[in-house]
Amino acid sequence: MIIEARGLSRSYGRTPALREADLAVGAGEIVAVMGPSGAGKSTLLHCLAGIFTPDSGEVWFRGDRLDTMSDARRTELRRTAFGFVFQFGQLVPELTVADNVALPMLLGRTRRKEAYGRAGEWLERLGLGELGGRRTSELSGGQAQRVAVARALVTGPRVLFADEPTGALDSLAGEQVMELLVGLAREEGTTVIVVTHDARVAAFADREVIVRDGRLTDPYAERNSACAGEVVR
Ligand SMILES: Nc1ncnc2c1ncn2[C@@H]1O[C@H](COP(=O)(O)OP(=O)(O)OP(=O)(O)O)[C@@H](O)[C@H]1O
Repeated sequence: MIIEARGLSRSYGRTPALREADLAVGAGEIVAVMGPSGAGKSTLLHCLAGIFTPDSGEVWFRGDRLDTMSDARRTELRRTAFGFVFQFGQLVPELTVADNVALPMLLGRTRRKEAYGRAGEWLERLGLGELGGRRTSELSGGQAQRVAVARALVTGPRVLFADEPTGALDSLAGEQVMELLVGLAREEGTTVIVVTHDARVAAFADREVIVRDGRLTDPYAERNSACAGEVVR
């Protein structure tokens, strides 16, 4: 397992968001996290990525305990081993497309020439080679999300966390972003954990887990018990 949560609980004041959630994800696996609004999906993702600290429980990444790590080490790990794609891309609007993709490498002290060279290669791979000099505010939603995918993968992360990456797109643009994200992740052997409401997005994953009321359930077990119920009736 590359990443594992054991008995994770987290509340916001008196509102419990996660209750004893367990999840284990293998290296290279693509997992969709589904469930109703407010069920705790984003909270789970943020705990797994070390952005939030759980109130109790453990998060393990490649044999290291993430939730008790020092802030400095956890920040370093997030920068080097994790990639993130959010619903609205969160590109820097004042910068060009190429600047945005080069940015995580420049922050990691890669030399300018190499950073821009690699950014250019990734933009070509994404079919966005022509757009490197554009400002991100001039992109369509689908193009912006593809740039966000490039920016998330350019540093070679081991785990890509995506929170509703197609939530702001129409279904065709959403499908294109997912195809690209999943295709590149498979080529690079990157593990993907994607929160989504959309069954079409989840269809790209190897496996689905469902969060309900802060607890994780396995949809196959749910389906089987529903079938068993039918037989008894
Ligand atoms: N900053 C916050 N302060 C207070 N309560 C919060 C906060 N963030 C989330 N919550 C509550 O925690 C619970 C879980 O929220 P979370 O955002 O993890 O759910 P979600 O499944 O991702 O929802 P959605 O699909 O609507 O994004 C909800 O009851 C929510 O209202």
